[in-house]
Amino acid sequence: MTVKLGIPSKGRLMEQTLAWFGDREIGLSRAGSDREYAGAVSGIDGVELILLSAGEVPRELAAGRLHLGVTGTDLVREKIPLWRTQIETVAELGFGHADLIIAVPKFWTDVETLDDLDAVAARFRADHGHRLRIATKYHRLVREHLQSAGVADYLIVDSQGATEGTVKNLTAEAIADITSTGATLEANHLKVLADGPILASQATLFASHVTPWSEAEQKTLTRIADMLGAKLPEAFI
Ligand SMILES: Nc1ncnc2c1ncn2[C@@H]1O[C@H](COP(=O)(O)OP(=O)(O)OP(=O)(O)O)[C@@H](O)[C@H]1O
Ligand SMILES: O=P(O)(O)OC[C@H]1O[C@H](OP(=O)(O)OP(=O)(O)O)[C@H](O)[C@@H]1O
Repeated sequence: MTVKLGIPSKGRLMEQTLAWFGDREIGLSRAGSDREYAGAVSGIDGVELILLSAGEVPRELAAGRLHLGVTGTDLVREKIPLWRTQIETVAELGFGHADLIIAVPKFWTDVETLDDLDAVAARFRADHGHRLRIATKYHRLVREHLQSAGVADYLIVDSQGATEGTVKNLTAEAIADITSTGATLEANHLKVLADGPILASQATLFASHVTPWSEAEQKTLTRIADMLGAKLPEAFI
């Protein structure tokens, strides 16, 4: 049986993943055209490459349909509740760095921290007849973070893209999203709360231990870890 390795099928994350494995003598490439999501592997036997959405990698690992997968830590933490029971970190890849943050309009001069947001949220409901809305696709991580900070008077509004635009479009008062350069926040006149990020994410190689690996697959994994200079997670030793 082959080891199924899933990597993002487009964008910077895919390009950097291909380059990262290439630098470690594992050649990953698309098998055909840009639109074909099958991959080719050289430099190691027994590995099958699958190109898929970064957002789907966590689910496929948790279902045991992928043995290995590259995606952002943010997506694994958001999509797999008890991720450590199903998935192990093999290597952090050192790119795709981004922080999950909460941001509010710059003109909210009385809001710099979560405590300030909490105070405004309580007043907001009385003043506007509805709860303060936070647009995000990171529902679980944001809820957990706000709960631990004691912020309760808010509503999550789902936003799967262009999240920073929701404030201007009046569908939310605040947002929670990934930022790296800060340019998108700046362009949308938003400022990050000062308490620090909810999560610091980067591209990571994960291994699934949901279904047992065959002996041949284990051997391939050991070889991969050697080539990548990665330490095998406990569950695989
Ligand atoms: N501006 C950014 N800088 C660095 N990393 C980012 C940035 N935006 C998103 N990422 C990271 O890239 C990964 C993929 O993000 P996202 O799900 O938005 O990708 P996508 O290309 O929209 O994927 P999909 O194929 O699911 O639509 C996430 O782990 C995220 O943290
Ligand atoms: O801090 P910055 O460097 O400006 O990057 C942040 C932006 O990058 C991501 O969006 P992406 O370009 O993936 O598009 P999306 O809005 O569809 O998620 C993220 O959702 C932010 O909008």
